[in-house]
Amino acid sequence: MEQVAVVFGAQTLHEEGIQEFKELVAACDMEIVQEFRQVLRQIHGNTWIGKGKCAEIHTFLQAHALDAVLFFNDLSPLQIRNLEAYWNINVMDRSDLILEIFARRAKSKAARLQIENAQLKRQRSRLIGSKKHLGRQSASGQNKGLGEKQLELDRRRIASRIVSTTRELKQLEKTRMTQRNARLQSRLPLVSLIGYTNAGKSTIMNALLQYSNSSKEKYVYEKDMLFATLDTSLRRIDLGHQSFLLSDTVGFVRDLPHELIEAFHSTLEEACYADLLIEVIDTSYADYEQQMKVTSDTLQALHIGNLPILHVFNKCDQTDIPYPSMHGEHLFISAKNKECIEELINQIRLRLFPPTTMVKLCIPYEKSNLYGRLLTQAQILQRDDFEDGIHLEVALPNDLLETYKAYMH
Ligand SMILES: Nc1nc2c(ncn2[C@@H]2O[C@H](COP(=O)(O)OP(=O)(O)OP(=O)(O)O)[C@@H](O)[C@H]2O)c(=O)[nH]1
Ligand SMILES: [Mg+2]
Repeated sequence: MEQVAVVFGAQTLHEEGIQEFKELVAACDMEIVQEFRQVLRQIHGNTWIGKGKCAEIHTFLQAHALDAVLFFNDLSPLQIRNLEAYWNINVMDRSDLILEIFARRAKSKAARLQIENAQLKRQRSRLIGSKKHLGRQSASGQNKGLGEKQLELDRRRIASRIVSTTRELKQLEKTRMTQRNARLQSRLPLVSLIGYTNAGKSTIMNALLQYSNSSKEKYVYEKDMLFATLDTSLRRIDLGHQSFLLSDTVGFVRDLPHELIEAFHSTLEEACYADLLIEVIDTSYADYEQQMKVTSDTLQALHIGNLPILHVFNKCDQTDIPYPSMHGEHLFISAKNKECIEELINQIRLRLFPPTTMVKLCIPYEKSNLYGRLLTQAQILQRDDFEDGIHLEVALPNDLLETYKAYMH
């Protein structure tokens, strides 16, 4: 496990933000050996923190062999270069840390390429203006700079790898489009789980899978850790004669690196095609309203603004709020409670499936085009062919009852 020091330097330091940063460090499998804090009256252009604090950290680093120094905030390429030159150690900022979590843990080919592409673009921006050497080594141990020649080689390597990862991602995008079209043709409605990281999205997906008696292999990974989910999973949920698709994806966090939003755009964009978004909120978290703001800002950045959305306030078992309960478009639940999952299913049903009535129809053979139309409009539960026509048992949307009245028997 890598040993690191963390630096919290800002004009105001909130304990909750600090705690979240420590959880990000833990999610990256790093151990915090020492913390430095400085409330800044002003940001120092060259080093972010003040001279005295830089010297204090320098002294500490000389006495302890650490792998990196992590900054709570984002830094400019110049600040990173200056600090690394002074301390002679890797310096990572908040965006580096988030990218590193993703780089270490993403599994699908698309996610790995998206991350690599984002990291390369970041490395490229660090090289711009760098005169001497790359000077920075990623925590995974690559890219040790060796001088001017090395810098030029690094520039070329990064540029060509950006081109090839972008090309591969375009190819994957095409495959995804084909899959998306096939899904659209299947006419199954799509529900997307979204929300802040660790809110309980994957737990809810598993509870819905359990409710629909899916096999355990279909379950997704859930864990009390930031960014437990880094890939998108799509599952079919069967509810008697009605079914829908459910997607679980990467959670959001405040100040998500813009390279990452850009890189994950196509993955997260899947949510644009949803018939319903379920925003999961960790109600037990004191500042959950701030997390909801981050979610809505991220949706805006992804241009997903106007889809129907059901707000699911999860983890009510950790609060005084009664559950399950519904207030407007806000559903209060605990993903660990069966009654809550039934209520969630009810709410999804109401939004996805128009009310239907069970009817028996007899469609004469000369009207077989009507049968074709019914296939797309209603759920056919039984078909028997008799002499006078096709006998059907159908869950017919109520607004079509009048149209098929003449064929009921
Ligand atoms: N007490 C309580 N814990 C819950 C509830 N729902 C989820 N959890 C826990 O919260 C933690 C995070 O759950 P996940 O389902 O992995 O959260 P997620 O939103 O998928 O998180 P990411 O994939 O990291 O974005 C796990 O330890 C769950 O067991 C709940 O209703 N009550
Ligand atoms: Mg998850």
